[in-house]
Amino acid sequence: MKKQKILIAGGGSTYTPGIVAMLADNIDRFPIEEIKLYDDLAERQEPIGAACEILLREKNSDIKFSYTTDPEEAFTNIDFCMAHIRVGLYAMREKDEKIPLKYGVVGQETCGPGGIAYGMRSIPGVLEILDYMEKYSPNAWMLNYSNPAAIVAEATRRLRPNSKIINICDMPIAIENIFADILGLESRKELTVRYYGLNHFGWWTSVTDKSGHDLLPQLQRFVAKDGYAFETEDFQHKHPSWKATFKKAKDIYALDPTTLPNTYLKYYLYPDYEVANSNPDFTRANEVMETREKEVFEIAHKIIDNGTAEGTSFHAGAHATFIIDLACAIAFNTKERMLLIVPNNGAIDNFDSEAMVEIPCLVGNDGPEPLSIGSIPTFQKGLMEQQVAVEKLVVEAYIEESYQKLWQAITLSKTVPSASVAKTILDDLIEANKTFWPQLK
Ligand SMILES: NC(=O)c1ccc[n+]([C@@H]2O[C@H](COP(=O)([O-])OP(=O)(O)OC[C@H]3O[C@@H](n4cnc5c(N)ncnc54)[C@H](O)[C@@H]3O)[C@@H](O)[C@H]2O)c1
Ligand SMILES: O=P(O)(O)OC[C@H]1O[C@H](O[C@H]2[C@H](O)[C@@H](O)[C@@H](O)O[C@@H]2CO)[C@H](O)[C@@H](O)[C@@H]1O
Ligand SMILES: [Mn+2]
Repeated sequence: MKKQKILIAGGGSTYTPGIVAMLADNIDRFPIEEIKLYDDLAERQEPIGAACEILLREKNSDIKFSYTTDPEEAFTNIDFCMAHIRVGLYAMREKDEKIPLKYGVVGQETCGPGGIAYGMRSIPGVLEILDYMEKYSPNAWMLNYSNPAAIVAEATRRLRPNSKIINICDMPIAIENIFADILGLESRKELTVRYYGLNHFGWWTSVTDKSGHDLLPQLQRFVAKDGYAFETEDFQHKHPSWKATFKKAKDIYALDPTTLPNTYLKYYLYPDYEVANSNPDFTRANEVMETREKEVFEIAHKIIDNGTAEGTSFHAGAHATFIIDLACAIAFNTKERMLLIVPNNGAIDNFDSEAMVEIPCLVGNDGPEPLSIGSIPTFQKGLMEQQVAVEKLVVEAYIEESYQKLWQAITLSKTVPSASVAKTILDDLIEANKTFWPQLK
């Protein structure tokens, strides 16, 4: 098996050490020659890079490792770029969440006006790293987690239609891990699922075991009572906000008891509840800064101070496994069935061919081969048409530098009650994002 050369873009991300650790632990199935980190902010990346260097030396000294802020050094001679950048860092996420909440509207990282604001920042950031990759390693693949994945995916479909980029999300994976827990199975990999939707906006229509036994009814009985609130206490989902999210799946499910929902639908279906249960002075960005960000950087500094990673451990869960599975499928043509964000292109036959949808695909050397979904019901189709229009309008607004289209996008979001509220929020977001967004005309 050919040894792979990996670049992690957004080297200073809280998720980087988990992916590095997981890569080192998976060399039997995914052999590695080199791991590099790239970030545009040296001081953010420095402690993560220095800690990963020590960790990797102790785990597997054969893997070459470096970190840099120089694009040419980073992007030259790589097979995969695993990307997870956050343009504007948590400081801007906090504004994305708090500005809409000031006006009684959902304040969320990827949904509603906050997600739209983040999309306008992410588009140029992701295009920049994609262009670096194509310039310095034209045969490489970008596996992109950078959010908001729906808007980023639409932007790359429009602006870089021939690029080797696959946009991905780990939310369905995290929920399928809960399915496995509910069913008493060892792993979500014992399940075969059918799922369709947009990113952070989808439904499972089938969950079976490998012999084809229908497991959906058992899961539905659980979800009707408890949502996805299984007693998981993992790194991420121990926080109160995630626990509340998993419980709320019960109410999302009630709207369509024939399927199982993605948790993110709560922001569109119960926005009033979400706002009433949010603290406008302390949002998820604050919770993350006080927990995951603090913990990851404390571990990094401890490793550096001790000169060893012994006695420490970075969290490396489903997020890291999923991106490595995807790289494996492409590098070694495994044809693994995975949920990916891809052009619809007829897969959902009664839905816009040019929409980016999240559906099962078989993945091999040439990338994803989407599976056919057939027709979807009126409820889901109506919701998805509205949401995909929002995502397309954001990308058009970015391309045309259009105030009008961004106002339309925010107005059309199901999380926003009126055009006047949309305009007030937009004007605040423009002020907050003036160093990131194009100047809107
Ligand atoms: N798709 C998914 O399901 C999924 C899951 C988890 C995380 N994410 C996304 O992964 C990203 C990272 O999340 P995090 O919480 O670790 O954020 P973080 O702020 O800890 O890390 C992001 C890093 O990106 C760097 N960065 C920003 N702009 C850059 C650019 N133009 N070029 C290079 N580097 C740049 C920052 O300096 C920072 O070090 C976010 O976009 C988050 O939403 C997505
Ligand atoms: O609020 P955050 O920053 O903790 O998480 C927001 C992300 O939530 C989903 O992702 C993952 C998470 O990143 C991962 O660590 C895993 O363990 O669980 C989560 C799923 O619950 C979502 O898919 C991402 O798009 C968000 O950025
Ligand atoms: Mn996601």
